[in-house]
Amino acid sequence: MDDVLDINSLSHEMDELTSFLLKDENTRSLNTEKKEFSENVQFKLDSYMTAVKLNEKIVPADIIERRKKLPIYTKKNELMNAIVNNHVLIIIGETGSGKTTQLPQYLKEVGLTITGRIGCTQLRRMAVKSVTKRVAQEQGCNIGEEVGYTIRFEDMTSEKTEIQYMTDGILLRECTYDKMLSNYSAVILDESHERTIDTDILLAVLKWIIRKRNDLKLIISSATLDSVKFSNYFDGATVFNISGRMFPVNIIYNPFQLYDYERSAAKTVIMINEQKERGDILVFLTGEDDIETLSDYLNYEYKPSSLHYNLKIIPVYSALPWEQQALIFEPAKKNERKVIIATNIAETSLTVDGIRYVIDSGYVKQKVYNPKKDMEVLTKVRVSQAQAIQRTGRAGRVGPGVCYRLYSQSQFDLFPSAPIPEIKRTSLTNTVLLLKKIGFINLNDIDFLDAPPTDAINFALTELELFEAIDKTGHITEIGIKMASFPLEPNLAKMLIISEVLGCTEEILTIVALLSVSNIFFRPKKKQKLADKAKSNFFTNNGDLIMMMNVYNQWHQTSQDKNWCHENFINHRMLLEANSIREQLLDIMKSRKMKLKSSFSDMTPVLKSICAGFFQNVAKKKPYLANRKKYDYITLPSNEVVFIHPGSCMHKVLPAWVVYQKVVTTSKEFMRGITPIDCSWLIEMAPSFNLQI
Ligand SMILES: Nc1ncnc2c1ncn2[C@@H]1O[C@H](COP(=O)(O)OP(=O)(O)OP(=O)(O)O)[C@@H](O)[C@H]1O
Repeated sequence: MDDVLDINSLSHEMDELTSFLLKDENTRSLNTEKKEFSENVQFKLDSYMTAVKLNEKIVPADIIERRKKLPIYTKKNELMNAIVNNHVLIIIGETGSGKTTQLPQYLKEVGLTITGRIGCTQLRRMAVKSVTKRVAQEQGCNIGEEVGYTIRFEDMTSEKTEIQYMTDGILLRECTYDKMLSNYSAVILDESHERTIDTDILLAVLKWIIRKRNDLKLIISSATLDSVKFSNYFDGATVFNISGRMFPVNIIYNPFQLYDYERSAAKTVIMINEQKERGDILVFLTGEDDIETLSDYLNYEYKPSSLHYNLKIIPVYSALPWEQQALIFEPAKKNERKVIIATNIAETSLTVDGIRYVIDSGYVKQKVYNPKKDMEVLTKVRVSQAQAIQRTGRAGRVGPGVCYRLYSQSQFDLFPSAPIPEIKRTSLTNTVLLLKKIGFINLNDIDFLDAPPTDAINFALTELELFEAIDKTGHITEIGIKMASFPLEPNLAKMLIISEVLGCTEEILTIVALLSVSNIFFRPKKKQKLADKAKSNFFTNNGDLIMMMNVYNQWHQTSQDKNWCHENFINHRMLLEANSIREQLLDIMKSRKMKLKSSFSDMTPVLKSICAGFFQNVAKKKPYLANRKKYDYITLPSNEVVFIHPGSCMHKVLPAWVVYQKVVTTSKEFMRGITPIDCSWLIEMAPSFNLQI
């Protein structure tokens, strides 16, 4: 903390200066030493006054100085004028130029926090949290005071909050209960280039809002945006360019055709460690599998010599709990080099101190939805040029950097310029429910930047009708309104609502909370047999979801014992997270006057509620055929062949009818999260579901 202005030492130095000045004028000679002394105090005084002026709070002097060095600062006045004079502004500035951290603060200086909050959306929770931390430091406050954030199941804002960072999903949800976004005087949609479904829907909703609210400023910002397309969409909105970046980044392409990016990434990490000067490394891969494989290799197979740094490996992907993800911000020790191996979770808005080298595999996992099968599959695809530029931009933020692209320049030239908008490749059921809740009865009235496929919209409408969330005329029903009030996928919300009718909200609340976190079972590569054995102790004939509920209940009986989790290969952090989500859902239930009831040892109402949420994921066992020597299932009505996952507690039980949470494709199409049902429940729980049993 030695760069923080210390008021005590400052006032001591002031006293010394004063007594120095009071000495006999004639004897006072301004020799160099004294001059330096007085300049030093003057500098500290200036910094202190700037800090005081900024927020009447103490802001570290170096932070004030660093803000002034950002490329965006050179255009500050022009930018503030543009903000004042435009209703909608599109801002394009290189990665690291200062958009995410500075724009909300400039809007505040313009006076926009007098009439409301400044909301700034980010694509990922990690970016929201880390950017808020930085801006709170720059404003000299604690997180949750003048600068706060909101992500799903975590609200760190207060009455005092003027600048609020949040995920785009949170702002969209806010439109469902405040459709004019009346709390905000300005909204910044940051990183809009990635075209997540929530960003696209927000663009459409905000386009509609600003026609009715002259006082709301809308700013769209990114480093890599098709500015012409966005400007045309907003009726010729002004585009403001910010050139320059903090520090240079040298891009090095791989001249060879790349077949094995994992191997190539490993080689590049080792080459950097053995040949390049100090600096941490950020590697972009695609998901848990390749990240864990590379982590294992670098942890256990690679042995750096005493001449080189030890590697501190930090895997980062969304299934990991926040505490583990936050390790990326911890500095490496003197003899260490930090190697962060991440998915695109670390691609936008992040500044990680110490990162000097970025390695880009050129691949990303993308969700692809097939409305005919109602299945979402994660597929490995090439990144777009915009994403590659964002990845490169994680270097050069706190010092000069190098980006190793594991592909050739000519391959890069063939990458699509931007990702395919998510709205064109994802299930729309949740989105359509939110749009209905906001008040869009006819979806054709919505002016989308890129319209979603008609098939996907029709499928979403049919599914919502089956959930009884909308009626035949397309209007939202009471059930739909209730469903939209939970920050959950429609099927989980429906389960919760039905469980009240069936008298088992206690049980379903736990199941829904557990389904909202990642896998609660650990299966470390080196102890798979032990982990499978431990899991089998929890097996029940009532299926995987009830098994998870039993684990949660037993954990509570041990007073949430961490050791118990360790012994049983259970992820303690995930249970804690589920516990906190359960409490928040319970609050929403209470606010909606829903009753908490238990069915105790009777599991039928619980199974029926699960069926009410997952009826569209139903599969029937095919007759046993000796020559096939296996049992397979067939989904209805789509007639796809699927199998019970070997990790499921239904693997040997083989019920005649099941509903499943999802299908994952590895060697085969496996159902996961399986619950046995009685087929007559389908008619009871989803009467309009047209199934030829
Ligand atoms: N947590 C931090 N620690 C140190 N410096 C930071 C931190 N956050 C931001 N900075 C500095 O501020 C600069 C601007 O960051 P900011 O996120 O505002 O840029 P940006 O233009 O939004 O970049 P991007 O398009 O990559 O999101 C960074 O390059 C870095 O120098």
